[in-house]
Amino acid sequence: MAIWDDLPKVNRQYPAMGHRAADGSNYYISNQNLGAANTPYARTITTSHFPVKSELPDAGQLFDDLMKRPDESEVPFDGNKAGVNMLLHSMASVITHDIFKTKPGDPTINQTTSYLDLSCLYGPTKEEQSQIRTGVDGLIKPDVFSDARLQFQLPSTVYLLILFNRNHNYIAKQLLTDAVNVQENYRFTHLAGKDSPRLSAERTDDIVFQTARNINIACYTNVVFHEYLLTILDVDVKGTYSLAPNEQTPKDASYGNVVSAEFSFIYRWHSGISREDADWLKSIPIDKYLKLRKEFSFQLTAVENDGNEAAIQKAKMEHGKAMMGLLPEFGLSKEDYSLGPMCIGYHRDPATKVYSNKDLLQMLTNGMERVTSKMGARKVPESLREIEIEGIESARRQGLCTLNEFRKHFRLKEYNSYEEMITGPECPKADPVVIAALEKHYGKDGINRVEFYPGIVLEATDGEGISQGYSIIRAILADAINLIKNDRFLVYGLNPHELTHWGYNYYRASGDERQDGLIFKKIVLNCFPEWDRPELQERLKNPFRVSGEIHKV
Ligand code: HEM
Ligand SMILES: [Ca+2]
Repeated sequence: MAIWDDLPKVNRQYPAMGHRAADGSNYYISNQNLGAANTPYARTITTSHFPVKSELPDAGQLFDDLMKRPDESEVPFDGNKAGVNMLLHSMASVITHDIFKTKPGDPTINQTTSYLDLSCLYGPTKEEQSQIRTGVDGLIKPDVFSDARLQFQLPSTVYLLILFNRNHNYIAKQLLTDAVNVQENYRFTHLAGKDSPRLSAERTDDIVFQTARNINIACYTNVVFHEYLLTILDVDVKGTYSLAPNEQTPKDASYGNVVSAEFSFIYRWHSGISREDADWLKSIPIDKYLKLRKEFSFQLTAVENDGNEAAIQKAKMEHGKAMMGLLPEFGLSKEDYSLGPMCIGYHRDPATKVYSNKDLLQMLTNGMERVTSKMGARKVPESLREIEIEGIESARRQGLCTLNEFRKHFRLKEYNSYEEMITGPECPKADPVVIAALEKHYGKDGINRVEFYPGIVLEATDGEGISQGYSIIRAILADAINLIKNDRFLVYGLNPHELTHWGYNYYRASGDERQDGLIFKKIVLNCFPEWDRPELQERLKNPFRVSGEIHKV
């Protein structure tokens, strides 16, 4: 053991930098911009295949022939065999909106942080973060979340954001209790002032906010690396196996992270949308929302480039007006808009501005009891046509690789034929309709021309756990590991100093709790104590599968 190796080449822990910057700019000390919001996506794979536009299939036709879920009269709905539910997909949606926010006018730019830091809840810039804070005792505004895109997602996704909002405020209140204050030598308080100098109210607000945020993110990542990933992999969540950062996590690799463009496609799981949610999508004009959002982004970019503040304000006002005009088509009103971030199908109480716990339970239950669709070719609800066309074209604009180039990078066997690509454990026989469509769009022997996107969505699924194509599963795991090992707050920051003794115990479901059903249940029942009934206690031990399937694992 060489004494030369005792100290790391670049110091990576600084007590003065124990809190995450809002925009993710202080993770890697030697390059502070790495992974910050509003910086370019990385690209993982270089392609040697760059066809001219006229050689590429029309994106709309690709969608119609290969991605669109047929009507049930033609092909009956086929649910996920392991009973994976929409709450898991909602969690995936929170994760993806935490790390990807592609700028509509320029898909090379990521408007959010490349770290699992709940930036969709807290806001990816200092200004956006200040909008959700109350400025008092580290609390955030009740039931508020930062990322406007999530208002147009599933109610179970909104539920998860509100859960982590309430968890933040629960934690912040705990940090100011006498018991925690005594244990922490009054490091947060301006109230008692015992042995330490009195802190200003502003300082207390900030230090409680930042510490509560660290603990809340630790809870969230614990759900991600435990219940969520284990359900995806079809491992029993009640076991002790976990990918969560722990003593064994490599300690020498936290150089910061930049998510790559490819991964924003890996995670477009629109084909898994349940039968009930696909029906629901038919009742809302999601394509009109996308159009407005795109137009606004183009306008804003143009006026921001001119630096004309009056024009910027005008563009924002006009966008607000246009959105307001669209709300009735989503069953929402001006009043809903004025009360806080919206959720389609639900309304805040005008007096308290929060959602009722009854409604929140409904949002959660719907997520838990709706089984996801089998994935693979021809599974995306037609309502998302425009969104998928935009996706295919955006992948092309960024020069992303082919499906086989992607597989080669991840040391997976390259496909020799379309048959091989769409046959697997869950799909033993290649669907001739899909083969014909692939031949139509990419040519008779065109397997090496199949684009990475939509290629990954069309692959045969493996029939286990979430049951995705193997390329997707392989890449999700690589991504999860990357998100842990390149985040110094996860590798070094989950300790009783950064999180407090109380927070350190709270974020971990340890010992019996780990055996018994874990951090998700613990958070939900802390935030919604009136739900602490035997049947829900039992149900929450396995939150990411529908009830009927829980005991089969
Ligand atoms: C009914 C449910 C859903 C709706 C209505 C929906 C709608 C949309 C829309 C409108 C976009 C375009 C993004 C934009 O605003 O610029 C989008 C993109 C995306 N969606 Fe979905 N989606 C749904 C479910 C999901 C789920 C379950 C996932 C799971 C992981 C997901 C992952 C993504 C990703 C990764 C993107 C690209 C985001 C980016 O690059 O910024 N979506 N979706
Ligand atoms: Ca983030």
